[in-house]
Amino acid sequence: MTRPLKQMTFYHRFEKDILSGAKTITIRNHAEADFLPGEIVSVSTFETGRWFCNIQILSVTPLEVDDIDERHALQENMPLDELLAVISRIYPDEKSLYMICFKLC
Ligand SMILES: CC(=O)Nc1ccn([C@@H]2O[C@H](CO)[C@@H](O)[C@H]2O)c(=O)n1
Repeated sequence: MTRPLKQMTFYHRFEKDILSGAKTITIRNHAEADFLPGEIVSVSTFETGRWFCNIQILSVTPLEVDDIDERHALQENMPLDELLAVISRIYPDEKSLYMICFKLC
C-alpha cells in the first residue's frame, strides 16, 4: 500500500518562484510544520487547490520571528521587509515558527 502524499498549499503568487527554484524555504507555524526530512509533499495553490508540483522536505527547524534575517529573505526570493510583512500578516500573534527547507522533485 502506498500512502497518499501529505499536502502543502502556497499562495498562487509564489508558484513561479517555487517552480524556478528561486524560493527554497517556507516559514510556517507549528500547525503547518508537521513534515519530516525526506518526505515528498504534494503542493497546490491556496486559492484554488490546483496542484503544481511535488517537493521533497530537506529540513524543518524552529525559527523565532525575531531571528529572521537577510539569509531567509534570500531563500524566499523577496526583500526582508516584504518577508516580515507577509509573515506578520499570516501569523500576527506567533513568535515561534519553523523554517521548512525543500527542493523540487
Ligand atoms: C495556507 C497557506 O497557503 N499558507 C501559506 C503560508 C506561508 N506562505 C509563504 O511562505 C513564506 C513564509 O511564510 C512566505 O513566502 C509566505 O507567503 C504561503 O505561501 N502560504
